[in-house]
Amino acid sequence: MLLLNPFLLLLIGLFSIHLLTKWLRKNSSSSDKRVLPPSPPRLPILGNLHQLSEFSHRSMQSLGAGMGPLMLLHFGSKPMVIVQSADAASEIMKKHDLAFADKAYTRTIRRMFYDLKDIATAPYSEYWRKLKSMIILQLLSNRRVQSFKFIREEEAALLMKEIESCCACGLPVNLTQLFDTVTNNVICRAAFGRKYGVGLHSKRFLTLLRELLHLSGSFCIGEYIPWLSWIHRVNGFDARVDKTVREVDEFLELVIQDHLDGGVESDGDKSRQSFVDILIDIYKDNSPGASIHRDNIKAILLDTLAGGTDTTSATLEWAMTEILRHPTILTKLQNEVREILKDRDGITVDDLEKMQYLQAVIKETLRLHPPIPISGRIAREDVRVMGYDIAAGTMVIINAWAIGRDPASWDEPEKFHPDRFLNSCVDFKGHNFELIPFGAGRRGCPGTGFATATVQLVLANLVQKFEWKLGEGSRLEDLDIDEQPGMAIHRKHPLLAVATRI
Ligand code: HEM
Repeated sequence: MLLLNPFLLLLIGLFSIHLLTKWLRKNSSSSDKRVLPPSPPRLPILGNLHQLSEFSHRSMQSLGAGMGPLMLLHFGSKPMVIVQSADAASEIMKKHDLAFADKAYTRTIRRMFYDLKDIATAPYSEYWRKLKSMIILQLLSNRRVQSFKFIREEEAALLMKEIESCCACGLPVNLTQLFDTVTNNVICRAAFGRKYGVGLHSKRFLTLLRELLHLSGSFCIGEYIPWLSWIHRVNGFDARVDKTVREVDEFLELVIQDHLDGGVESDGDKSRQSFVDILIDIYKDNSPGASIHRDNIKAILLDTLAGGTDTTSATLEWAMTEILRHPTILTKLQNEVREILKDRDGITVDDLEKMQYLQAVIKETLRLHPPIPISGRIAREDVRVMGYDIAAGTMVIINAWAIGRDPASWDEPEKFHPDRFLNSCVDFKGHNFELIPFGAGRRGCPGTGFATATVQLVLANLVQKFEWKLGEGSRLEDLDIDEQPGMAIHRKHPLLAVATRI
């Protein structure tokens, strides 16, 4: 009877597996001459999973203290090499970029993104190279980003109107919500040629997008301890993923059909074509090597929505949080923007280029709050990095968050101090590995220009047109910087502030 006690059975099971793993490790190490990165002690079965919180970027940073540039963790049975210094990131994303050109993905991501047919998860291959050059040259080229200027301007103007109406009622502005709307509208208009932010159809779309991002960023124990995968069937997670995958697909089908049927008006100006129109043109073009299929179009559209909305709104949210927490920085930024614009309404690309302090505020925001704090690659072959051996198939996690706060690269790393970027050529374009919020190398983000154009314009407008303070009775020290886990890291609590029109 005692042996049927499930707890006792589990203990015996764990103990036997522990002995077996020890034995296997002992036997294999005698013939294995590989030099592995240092590793904190781990438990049988769980590995180091119990040491990771829902904010794995933070846990990895503290686990890695004193371990050097690379650390080896075990997520269940899976070895993971964690990269937490600029030098190590440069080795992975520059020197050995090709060897680490495969992306890490989870079972959920695979199901969400059309079985890895999108750009962000497709393995390095001829197919991926074709898609990547298409997104860089056709969808997100500098020229194309400039051609969407009218969308950014119209949406920024609507945002300012919304804030003005809050000013008139003396109500605090929910900046989190407004940033969600503006970034979603900009991406939807660029991607689909129309907004999906108002009306019933659109509400469903926004809810769907949120669910997709939430599920994609959720931790699933079955990923790392496969025999526990049943938990996701029992707790309803798998069913939620199935439902979301189905509904997202129905929505994207509708969008494509709308365009094929000519339901979305275009002014005939090719330079203003939406992503879906460009992709449909390629889809209709049957020339060998050019054609893409319907699932590819849907996967690419999903990449731009999932990769472009949440990340951009998180950047705006963290930038305004830090500006509000540092009134002298707000004043300095207002002075710069107002000095350059005087009372003019339209903000040109030239104006934005002159706003050196604005650029510095954005860099400093992305250094301290990279919306995607960690990203994963997979070794495609055995590689030696900084004296350590990384076996083919090992997942490598680059902790951009920890790298942005590494005292070896930054003075007073925890301090929000945009001035550090004035008279400095450090940028986030993937050449300076101490600042990699958009990644770097072959798998670096193709949306950097698109995202920064929106962030710059919205921030410049916000500080030019309004005075900002916290709500009645709130003190600066009450404005927390707690994070909310997800695919992109947002504030835990919505950002509320009071605006006054100047
Ligand atoms: C502030 C906004 C954004 C941030 C912080 C961001 C960050 C990132 C990061 C960290 C990666 C992985 C890079 C790597 O592994 O080296 C990535 C990849 C990607 N991003 Fe972004 N992103 C942003 C905006 C956008 C936008 C606006 C789009 C498209 C409209 C976009 C599309 C993509 C795509 C398609 C990839 C996959 C690239 C590949 O695997 O080759 N991103 N992004």
